[in-house]
Amino acid sequence: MAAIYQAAYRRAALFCRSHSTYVRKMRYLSKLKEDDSLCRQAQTSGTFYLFHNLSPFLQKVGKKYLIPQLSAAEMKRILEKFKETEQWIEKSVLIGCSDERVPHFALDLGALERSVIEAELKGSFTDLRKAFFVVDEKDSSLLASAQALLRWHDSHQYCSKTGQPTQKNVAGSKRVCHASGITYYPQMSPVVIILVSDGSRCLLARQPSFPQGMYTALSGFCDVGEAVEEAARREVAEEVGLEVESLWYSASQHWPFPSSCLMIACHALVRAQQLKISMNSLELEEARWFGLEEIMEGLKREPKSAKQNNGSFLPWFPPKQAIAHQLISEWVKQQTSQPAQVQ
Ligand SMILES: NC(=O)c1ccc[n+]([C@@H]2O[C@H](COP(=O)([O-])OP(=O)(O)OC[C@H]3O[C@@H](n4cnc5c(N)ncnc54)[C@H](O)[C@@H]3O)[C@@H](O)[C@H]2O)c1
Ligand SMILES: [Mg+2]
Repeated sequence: MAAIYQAAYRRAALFCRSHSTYVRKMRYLSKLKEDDSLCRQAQTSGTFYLFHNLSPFLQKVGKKYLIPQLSAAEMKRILEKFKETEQWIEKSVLIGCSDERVPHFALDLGALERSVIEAELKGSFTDLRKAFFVVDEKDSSLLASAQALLRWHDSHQYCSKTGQPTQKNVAGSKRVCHASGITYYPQMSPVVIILVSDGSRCLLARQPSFPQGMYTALSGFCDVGEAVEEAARREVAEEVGLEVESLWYSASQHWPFPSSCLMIACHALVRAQQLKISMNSLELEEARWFGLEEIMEGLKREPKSAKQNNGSFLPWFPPKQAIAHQLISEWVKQQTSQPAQVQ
């Protein structure tokens, strides 16, 4: 028997030595998603991020907004205050773990009195549209994915085939309808976002719902069955009537507004012969070309300082948390690093 344990110990030690922290974390998380009893046990030593009707809990410390993590013991104390049982913990969803493999969960306490929790924990549940932009950048993506997962569970409580209740696994990585045997997995909608350039200018647009003065790159949901390249070409054609000549991928981002999108960001070059924009006014309010100087000015401008004395607005662009910002910054870099053309 001892020999079996020694062999297992040696295997575990070898595993630990031969894998990076990242690999060990990912393997651990994947195990928690598959093994309900392991995950239930992890809930007793994990930390919890709180939400209330999908608004994350924030604490303001000086000028900074922090997202506190509650220990399992603190969670227990809060729930006891409401005379709620620890069964509540089972409603939580796994959202990651630390390098030391302390698991992190998110839990929505929407059914409990908001003001009581806020007073008890000295903070406030803040709409994600504000929270996302005031917390540290690494925390904003954590909040976005936690909210997306909680939102998905909230809206998938019944099987769309049988109408019967679905049950979540402990980690919250899926829901099952036991009547039909169907397993549902959390979903994101793929969206292409394209920064169109003619080589020396780039094209930005406004939708009527945007804050005044804000322009961003073109975007659109992928149709079913469409490749990213096809979706990008179609959206540019639909929204501004231009044909994409070449397209290259930049990066991607999970975007929580209005609900879980996977933003796939690309740069596109359009044919120099046909630069006349024919805007689709059902979707856009304005679409126009911007030169390098105007883009550089706009990147420096704060939304608050965009309003002019005559009531009009100078252009400003999405903040760095949005992948549109990255596309625009990359375009500037590309323009400024190009060697000057010999006349
Ligand atoms: N992070 C960023 O930098 C950034 C920048 C621009 C847009 N976005 C996001 O991209 C998304 C799509 O942009 P858009 O408005 O230009 O899309 P769009 O041009 O496809 O137009 C939206 C319309 O598409 C239809 N639609 C088709 N599939 C849909 C689906 N799965 N979900 C919702 N509507 C669907 C609806 O009729 C909707 O009104 C928005 O959620 C927006 O917040 C993010
Ligand atoms: Mg669009």
